[in-house]
Amino acid sequence: MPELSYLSSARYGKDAVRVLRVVREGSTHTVVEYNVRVLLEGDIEVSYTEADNSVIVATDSMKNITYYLAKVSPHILIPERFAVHLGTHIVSKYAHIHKAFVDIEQLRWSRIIVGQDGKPHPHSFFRDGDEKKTVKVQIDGTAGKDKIQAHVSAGINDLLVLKSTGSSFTSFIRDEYTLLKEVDDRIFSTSIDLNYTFTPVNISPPKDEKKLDIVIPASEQAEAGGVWDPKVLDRARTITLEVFAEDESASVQATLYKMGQKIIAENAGVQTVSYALPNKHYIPVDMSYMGVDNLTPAKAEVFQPVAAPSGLITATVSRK
Ligand SMILES: O=c1[nH]c(=O)c2[nH]c(=O)[nH]c2[nH]1
Repeated sequence: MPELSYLSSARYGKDAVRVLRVVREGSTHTVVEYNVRVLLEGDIEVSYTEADNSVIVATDSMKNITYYLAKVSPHILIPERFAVHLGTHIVSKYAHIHKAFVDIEQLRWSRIIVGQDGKPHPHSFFRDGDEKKTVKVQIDGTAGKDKIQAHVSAGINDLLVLKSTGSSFTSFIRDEYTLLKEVDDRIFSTSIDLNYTFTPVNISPPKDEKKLDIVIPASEQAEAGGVWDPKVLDRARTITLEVFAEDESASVQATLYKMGQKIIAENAGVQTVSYALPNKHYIPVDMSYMGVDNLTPAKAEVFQPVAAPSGLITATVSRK
């Protein structure tokens, strides 16, 4: 019987590897908590097509490598670098593995502020909201293990914001399907997902297997707004929040575009900026049957949050 099918793609690995790392500097501790996903591609077809497990790096081993590097990597506190280190370590160690896809979600642990003078506590933290920092790294060793490239992107998920005015929505298409009234004043709330990408960078794996590190050229490390600048996320977050707060929003679309433009303008290495912004609707409650005006925009004070359906506005803004 002729073969009717073939394996057209294959990628496997470990998902949801949860790790908390404590870094001690005397009595001052720093903690990071990550959810890590590691997926691999390479010459692994026979594990699917021939039941040949000899090419499989067990996903359990991937978990163990993640924990081992969480212990020894000098990059553990910066998730972009840790992801690059983890992916590069695996791709350079296993000859038949050509690509690693490392995704990290960083949960928020902020220092508890104590005392009358408001001092950050040296070893106590609180979960500072649902927002996560996200990092996606693709380590590509297909051109050779001494020519490894890292494709790095990072951003934010689940940053929930709301403004009670400074947002309108008018002049959209009106036809037989249109129920929505034009409004020159409305609540604007969204849960921000942001992802920005950098141009790929070259990574040298360690020459000495035991010296567990990757070599990042010093010139690249120093580039402001570049892939190794740990301040890019802070700037992208601040820009996102400031534009959201200060823009006289004509629509979610128009505000999104301004956010993306500003991140590109202020971060030299950022090539593309993508947002996914659900429009979380808040509907003024109709009290007219009680003779109470809660519908005129200036009089609207009581709103019903509507979980679903929501709008979903997405776009990518790219450097020319
Ligand atoms: O900012 C908005 N963009 C839309 O595309 C849209 N559609 C809608 O019903 N309300 C809104 N608001």
